[in-house]
Amino acid sequence: MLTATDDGGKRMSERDIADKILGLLVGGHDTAAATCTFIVKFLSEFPDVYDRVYEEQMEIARSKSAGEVLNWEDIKKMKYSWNVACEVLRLTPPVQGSFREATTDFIFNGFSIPKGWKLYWSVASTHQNEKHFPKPEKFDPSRFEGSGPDPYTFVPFGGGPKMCPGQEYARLEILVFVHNLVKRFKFETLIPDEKMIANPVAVPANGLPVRLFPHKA
Ligand code: HEM
Repeated sequence: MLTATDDGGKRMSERDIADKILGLLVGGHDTAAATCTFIVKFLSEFPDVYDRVYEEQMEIARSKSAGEVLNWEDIKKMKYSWNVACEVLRLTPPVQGSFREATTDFIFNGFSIPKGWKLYWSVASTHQNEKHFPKPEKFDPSRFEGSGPDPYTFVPFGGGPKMCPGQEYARLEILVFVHNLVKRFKFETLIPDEKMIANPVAVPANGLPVRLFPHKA
């Protein structure tokens, strides 16, 4: 960023660079961290889901020799664990939505939207659409089996040309986290119905303290 220039040879200002680094830190770190936190919460609340994730991860763990790290083939086998992560992202999306500018006049649901208007698209309410997610309040990772939800109904990473460029990296870090956590521990949350706050992504107010139960060797 220090050396990059635009087409006219102009460098970015320090303020611009600071803005982009902050965006990357919040966008790249807090989002995935919040997802991992909520995975812990849901897995402790749904022991049957935890057991299936555990089985999937242990099958992969057992196929590795001592000290061998995960590879891309292992990540591709974590299908159920990713369905669980997607259902967590559906119910507790870290990014609540974003803005778009109408590039042309159009009519949506009977509302006339003039060119140039700023529009807010909401992740959370899109994920609560009963037509696409029956009983939307229910935690049900099986929604993501087979071909999964229809296009643009599940949008934790946004959609279209401005979609999150870190999506695949996020999948990698979330699944590596799940693998290393569940193969060592079962866990339970310590504060029932812990309050959620926006910081700016949604997180448990007390940091989701948990009790860890190491698996017997
Ligand atoms: C669970 C994790 C993540 C979630 C839920 C998430 C979600 C999002 C969403 C909703 C957007 C806006 C997309 C749009 O406007 O259509 C976005 C943009 C972005 N994300 Fe992520 N993100 C995650 C992880 C990451 C990671 C790990 C990185 C980088 C390492 C990253 C970098 C970015 C950047 C740079 C943008 C702006 C893209 C642009 O404006 O062209 N994100 N993300």
